[in-house]
Amino acid sequence: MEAKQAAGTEAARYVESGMKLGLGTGSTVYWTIRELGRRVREEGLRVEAVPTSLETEKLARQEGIPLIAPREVAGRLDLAIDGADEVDPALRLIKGGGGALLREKLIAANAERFIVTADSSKCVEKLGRFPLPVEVVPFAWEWTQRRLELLGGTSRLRLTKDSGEEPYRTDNGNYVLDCAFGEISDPAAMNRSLLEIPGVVENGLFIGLAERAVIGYTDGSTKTLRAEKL
Ligand SMILES: O=C(CO)[C@H](O)[C@H](O)COP(=O)(O)O
Repeated sequence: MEAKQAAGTEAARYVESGMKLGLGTGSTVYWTIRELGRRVREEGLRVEAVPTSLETEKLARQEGIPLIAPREVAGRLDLAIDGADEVDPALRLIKGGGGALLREKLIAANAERFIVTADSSKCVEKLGRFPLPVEVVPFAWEWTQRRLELLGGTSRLRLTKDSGEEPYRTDNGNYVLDCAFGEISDPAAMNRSLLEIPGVVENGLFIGLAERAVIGYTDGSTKTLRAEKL
């Protein structure tokens, strides 16, 4: 079994009937959604879910998982499950490789519990090898880029995979700048600095959100990690 499949499937075990869920985006949580679909169809699991992207919405519909709009959720979601591009020992994350960071962060921050699921290649001692995705408004994005780079890195406007020339647009109609800052020594400070820049909508640093990480290995085994205090 592939590591992503092992991790994503294992993470689905935290889902119980009656829960309102946040469903993440990507090729690991894909397996969580597939497993939840199976349980809905075969075991009568009753859940309602808010998807973090149009891609996940489509998959959840195919799997027969009932969807709800955020406004229909009184209070917080019970549980959100999502993938990550990097996970450090304190379970701080870099996310947004798939471009869904804004909805992903909104959903993780509005869930009682947030579980991250990833293959072991995503585990790092320090965040920053993976370029940090920053969602910016298209208007004057070059100005925003300049301000971002003053924080000490370089950045690239993400382009569509198809044409390779058109700027990629998120589900919210924004652009993404992938920022190489190198090792991020203080992720919380970096998060604050990024959010202070006009034009920045959100960034892919998820701090203090994940309560546990379900990590998958190539032999099909999984490990569940709790955040280490750093
Ligand atoms: O943040 C994300 C999408 O915006 C994904 O969760 C992240 O990119 C991990 O993806 P995958 O599970 O395909 O490796």
